[in-house]
Formats: sequence, C-alpha cells, structure tokens
Amino acid sequence: MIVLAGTIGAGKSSLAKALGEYLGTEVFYESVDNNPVLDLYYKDPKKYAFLLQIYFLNKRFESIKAAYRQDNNILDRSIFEDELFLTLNYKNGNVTKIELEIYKELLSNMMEELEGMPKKRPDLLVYIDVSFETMLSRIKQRGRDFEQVDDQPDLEAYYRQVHEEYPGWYENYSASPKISINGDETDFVNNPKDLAKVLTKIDNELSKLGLT
Ligand SMILES: Nc1ncnc2c1ncn2[C@@H]1O[C@H](COP(=O)(O)OP(=O)(O)OP(=O)(O)O)[C@@H](O)[C@H]1O
Ligand SMILES: Nc1nc(=O)c2ncn([C@H]3C[C@H](O)[C@@H](CO)O3)c2[nH]1
Repeated sequence: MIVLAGTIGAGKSSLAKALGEYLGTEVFYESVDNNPVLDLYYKDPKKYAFLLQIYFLNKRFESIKAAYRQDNNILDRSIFEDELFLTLNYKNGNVTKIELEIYKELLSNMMEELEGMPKKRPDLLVYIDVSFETMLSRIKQRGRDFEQVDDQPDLEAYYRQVHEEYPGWYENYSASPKISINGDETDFVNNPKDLAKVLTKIDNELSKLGLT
C-alpha cells in the first residue's frame, strides 16, 4: 500500500493516477467531486468545519478498509494528515474544544481498529513537496470554483497556514517508510521524462523495502 501526502494542489491525485497505471493497481481517490460538504465549508468554515472533518475521516476509513482487502493499492492522501486540518480548524476557531476532543477520540478508536487489521501501516508514504507559489498556481490552474483566491481573498491566508504545517508534519511522520518528491522541479503531469524519474525513484524505494 502506497499513500500520497502533501498540501492542497501538490499533485497527489495526479501522481496517484500515474502510479496506479504504472504498477497496475487500484487507486482510492479522496472524496472531492461527490463531497456534499466541501463547498459549504469553503463558504462558511465556522459552520461546516466539524462536519467536513467527520465526513473526510469516515471516507478515509472506508477507503482504507477497502484497500486492505487487496494486496496492492494506492491511497490519495493519508489518514495521518486529517489531524493537521483538524488542528488548524481548531486554531482558527472553526472547531470547538469539545468537537476537537470528540474527533480525537473517534480517530483514536478508528486507529485501534486499523491496528487489528492484517496490514497495519502503509508500506510507503510518498510526500510531494511544493512551494507556496506553486501551491497557489496549481489550485488556480485546477480551477475548482470554491477554492479560488480570486473570488475569496481570505483563502490565501488559510492556504499559507496549511502550507506552513506540512514540512513539520512530514518531519514527524514515522508510521512507515517515507520519501519526498520535489513537485516544483518535477513536472510528472506534462513531462514524461520527469514522470519516469519519479516512478523510478519510487520503484527503487519499493525494491529497497523488498516489495517488488
Ligand atoms: N508536478 C506537477 N507539474 C505540473 N502540474 C502539476 C504537477 N502536479 C500537479 N499538477 C497540476 O496541479 C493541479 C493539482 O493537482 P492534483 O489535483 O493532482 O493535486 P492534489 O494534491 O491531489 O490536490 P488536493 O489536495 O486538492 O486533492 C492539477 O491541475 C495538476 O494537473
Ligand atoms: N478542512 C479540511 N479537512 C480535511 O481533512 C481535508 N482533506 C481534504 N481537504 C480539502 C482540501 C482540498 O480543498 C480538497 C481536496 O483535497 O479537500 C480537507 N479540508
């Protein structure tokens, strides 16, 4: 099981798709297009932050359970990143202390369930590191209406916060082996040579771990 991690617009879904094709394995995408809460959250984070966190946590758990039933698969974003968003929402006053505590208890119960499963941890976490400027330009380029800074200038400060949290999160991540890809310098979406380099790097890491 390979999980992709990184800030908003880092390139997780794009790399997950390419990796899935390369390795011939199923990809479990993050629930975005059919998400009934995400656009509401971007309009009114105070009202919808807790609901969105619960929604994502539930979907993430569902994907992990489905992924564990098969030998090989790829997950677009890890369950370990959810707490980063939760804590940020708490800091920003969008989630109350009681909601924070209830969520953490639920998360810890869910993590205990995962401990009981045959495969407890991902085999490899692939982190895509991008600069703040790249993050903003990719969000703009992708063009999801509710994420646009041009329509909602306050979002820039939120994106900066999310971006600032990620390096420390990656540094502290220790649940599985991990590697980092430079998403600024490597265009694995439009440049086949760059994509080949990234796939080789991941392949080499899987070999080192005895997984190929
Ligand atoms: N390395 C890259 N080089 C060039 N363009 C990229 C790269 N990675 C992603 N993109 C482009 O940036 C946009 C965002 O990518 P993608 O949707 O894969 O990000 P994501 O990390 O899955 O985002 P989210 O966290 O919001 O789900 C897309 O338009 C994609 O084509
Ligand atoms: N608040 C919040 N909490 C999460 O756990 C979470 N996971 C993803 N997202 C947002 C980021 C992208 O807009 C979009 C796609 O990644 O969904 C989240 N937002």
